[in-house]
Amino acid sequence: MSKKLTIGLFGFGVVGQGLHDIIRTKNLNIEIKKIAIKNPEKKRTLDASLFTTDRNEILNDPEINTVVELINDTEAAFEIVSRALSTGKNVVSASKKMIALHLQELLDLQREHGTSLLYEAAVCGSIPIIRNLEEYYDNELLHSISGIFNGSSNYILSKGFLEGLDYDAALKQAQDLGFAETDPTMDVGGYDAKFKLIIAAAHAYGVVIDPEKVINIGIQTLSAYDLQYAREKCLKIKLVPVAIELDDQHVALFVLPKFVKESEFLYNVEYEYNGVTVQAAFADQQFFFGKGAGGHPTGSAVLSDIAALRYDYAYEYKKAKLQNGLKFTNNIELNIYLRYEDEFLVQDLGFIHIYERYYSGDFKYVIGKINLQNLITHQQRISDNKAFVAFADQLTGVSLASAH
Ligand SMILES: NC(=O)C1=CN([C@@H]2O[C@H](COP(=O)(O)OP(=O)(O)OC[C@H]3O[C@@H](n4cnc5c(N)ncnc54)[C@H](OP(=O)(O)O)[C@@H]3O)[C@@H](O)[C@H]2O)C=CC1
Ligand SMILES: N[C@@H](CC=O)C(=O)O
Repeated sequence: MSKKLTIGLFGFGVVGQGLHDIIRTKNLNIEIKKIAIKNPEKKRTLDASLFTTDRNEILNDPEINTVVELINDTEAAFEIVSRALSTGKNVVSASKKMIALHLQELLDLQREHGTSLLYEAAVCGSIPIIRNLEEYYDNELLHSISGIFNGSSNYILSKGFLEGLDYDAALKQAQDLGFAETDPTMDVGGYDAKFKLIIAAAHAYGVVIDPEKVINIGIQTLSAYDLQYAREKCLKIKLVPVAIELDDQHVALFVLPKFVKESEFLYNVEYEYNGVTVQAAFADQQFFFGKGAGGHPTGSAVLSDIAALRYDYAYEYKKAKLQNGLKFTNNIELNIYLRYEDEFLVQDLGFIHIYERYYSGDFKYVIGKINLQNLITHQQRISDNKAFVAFADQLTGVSLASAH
């Protein structure tokens, strides 16, 4: 028998309203008792008595057994979620940045207080990847997980590549449609994709990684030259987070734009859609596809987590419990494309091998093998120079550096 959930909802923006729309159409044993928001002056579509700006009205209410946290303030989200978990309330959250930044603390709180935190909506919106990594791939060796994890940046890339819309206009549309983060640098800079990757890696590999240690290079410096290069080679450019197991001791994570071939699943993932490619030892390659942003798609994932709480579902963090000895490393080699102006940048990046070099007027690029650590060291310079970097290979070409 499923238990009745009495919910305190934090946030009534894109996702909060999306969730409410969905719940309204269902006859579930669920009651939203109170909704906490920030701005009491905003016009709401529901009765004013349902709203509060005082979080304690929810957190101190013994009748509320479930907190659903859908706000756009990372610090406040962590305070709310940790207080709820510590006081016997189960939580559903979509705040990927908050979860990625505080993952170990959130794991400890759940263990200490016997409460459950579910966050399917935080990773790739409507795609049920976390529960699949946790349950379905429980006993599988996963060589890699990669994909398109950010709807806004993919929307901008699709609008540019397929429709010729300029970057700023496409970003404005992604914001108006409710896809983008409050600070859109999170989307276009690859931070949002990185936070999602870190959460996914905890379930796929049992590793909890500090986001500061993982490189993220975004699409802000993409130019017409890079698009021209992609078109000439029949490729598309996508922002792709990668988690890859290199041997039985090492796992690497990175977020880079990637040249994608027509034969890859990600080639046809457009606009706000996301895609996750799982490369498993026995199941081989599998692909998940669905909307990664927007109120209703994300709300549907939140509702699935709420429904799971009616049966007391909690992540077991099965791979973390295995203590498989996997360690995170940036000491890997991979092939990149670098469009640049400054010759010294190429020199200082210390390419191990250059396969291709091109100069024509203002357009200069190299394709070659590099140690990821060198890319990290020079990341700020790459950005200051408005150079563009993309992963220019398949995952099978990524390897541990010879001396690690
Ligand atoms: N938009 C999307 O497609 C997706 C978003 N997410 C994540 O879901 C979360 C919510 O996103 P989204 O709905 O787009 O954001 P919005 O900006 O649309 O809404 C944010 C809501 O949070 C409320 N809020 C902010 N701070 C507080 C606070 N301290 N206490 C109570 N309420 C507060 C705001 O109140 P007020 O209404 O008064 O301003 C608003 O209702 C974010 O973490 C986001 O990263 C995850 C997947 C997809
Ligand atoms: N800003 C995010 C929203 C969903 O996570 C995105 O664009 O994917």
